[in-house]
Amino acid sequence: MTQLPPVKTFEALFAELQERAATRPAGSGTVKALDAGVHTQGKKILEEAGEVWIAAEYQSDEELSEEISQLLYWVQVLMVGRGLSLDDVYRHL
Ligand SMILES: N=c1c2ncn([C@@H]3O[C@H](COP(=O)(O)OP(=O)(O)OP(=O)(O)O)[C@@H](O)[C@H]3O)c2ncn1[C@@H]1O[C@H](COP(=O)(O)O)[C@@H](O)[C@H]1O
Repeated sequence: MTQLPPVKTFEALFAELQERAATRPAGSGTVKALDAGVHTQGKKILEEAGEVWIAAEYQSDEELSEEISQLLYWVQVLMVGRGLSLDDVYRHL
């Protein structure tokens, strides 16, 4: 029987990115993204948001889901870079 990989939640990814920021392992794309700064992160968020929009208009559910995951990743990178916690955001929901 094929085993599905464990699903990574929003919270688990955030914890992973915080850990990357704290330990700065070599080869981490997140460390590079954090070092690139808020201007680069903000542009990436806009780019990914545009890709989400296009995918929602013209692409499959699978492609849309992938674009959404990338948007969530970059929003998390920006949050970690600014030192925000999940609760800082959740209290506005
Ligand atoms: N979930 C993500 C994730 N989503 C998006 N990205 C990065 O965001 C960028 C997406 O940009 P692009 O849209 O340009 O993607 P692309 O690969 O160029 O392909 P296209 O979309 O252009 O087709 C790529 O550089 C991806 O590496 C991510 N990078 C890392 N993660 C996860 O973050 C965690 C930490 O990763 P590391 O810091 O690399 O160890 C791990 O669990 C990773 O799986």
